[in-house]
Amino acid sequence: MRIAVEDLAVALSGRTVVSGVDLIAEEGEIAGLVGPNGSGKSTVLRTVYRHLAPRAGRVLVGGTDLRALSPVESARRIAALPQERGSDFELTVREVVAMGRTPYKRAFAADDDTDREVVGRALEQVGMAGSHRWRRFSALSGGERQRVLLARALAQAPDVLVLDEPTNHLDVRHQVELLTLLRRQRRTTLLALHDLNAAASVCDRLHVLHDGAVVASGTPREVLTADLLAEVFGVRAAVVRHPLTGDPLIAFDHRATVRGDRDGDGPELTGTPTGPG
Ligand SMILES: Nc1ncnc2c1ncn2[C@@H]1O[C@H](COP(=O)(O)OP(=O)(O)OP(=O)(O)O)[C@@H](O)[C@H]1O
Repeated sequence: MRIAVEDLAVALSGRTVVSGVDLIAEEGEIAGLVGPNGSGKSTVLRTVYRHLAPRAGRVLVGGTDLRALSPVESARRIAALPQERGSDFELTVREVVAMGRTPYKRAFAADDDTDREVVGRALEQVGMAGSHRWRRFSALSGGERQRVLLARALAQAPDVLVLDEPTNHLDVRHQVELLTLLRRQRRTTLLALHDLNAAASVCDRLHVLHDGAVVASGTPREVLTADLLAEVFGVRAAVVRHPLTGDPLIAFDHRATVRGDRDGDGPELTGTPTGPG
């Protein structure tokens, strides 16, 4: 199911933090939101999963305005992995994942065969099946919690997945496994990522946010240029071809940052940039 955000503006504590935001994820696509800290990624995603209401604009899921859907209908269409990952559930791993089935059940109804099968599959997909399922959620590590909450979102069997920094806290192998799992799902997915190289590998489309506005949209190859990285993120980088996958690979210069082109004679380097060797 396609998801589209149209001319979105959101205010927090009376301040407009994003405005004029247009973005899409076509059916089955993975669309990434990237941008510096505070650029508005979480605010956009929270509006898409209905934790915030827009000041202006709208979110369309499969052509329907989110506001026209009941909470149960939108929970069947959209599942989220939010950035705030509570640790206060005094529930087992399995019980947390089973919460994903709520939109399909009547109040207090017991799990049926479908629920058990879907929950079991979701636990397996994130590597938390077997004896892990009986562990207390509150006693898990940050990365384990994250995988359990992703399983809860998968158990919700949504048309659209919305994930805020899903690879946060994960070691590199679990990052790769999670991103591979997302690709295999072929489900419309909107996610915020700080790791631009991961975004370049996994996303079909990228939207770049800067100061609450979308400043670039397109394929990773179109969007992730050295100029954009300097202007938006203030870093010096070369974008090369990944030797194993052919994806764009950003080689950052970790010794220098770039300050904007204020005087019009090119961006200014700070730090101690040096050449190779
Ligand atoms: N409750 C709030 N009241 C006022 N301003 C807020 C509130 N929450 C966030 N903001 C501000 O809104 C802006 C966008 O924040 P948001 O969390 O959406 O950015 P982000 O791109 O997800 O950042 P990060 O990469 O650091 O997670 C920031 O300037 C932030 O300080």
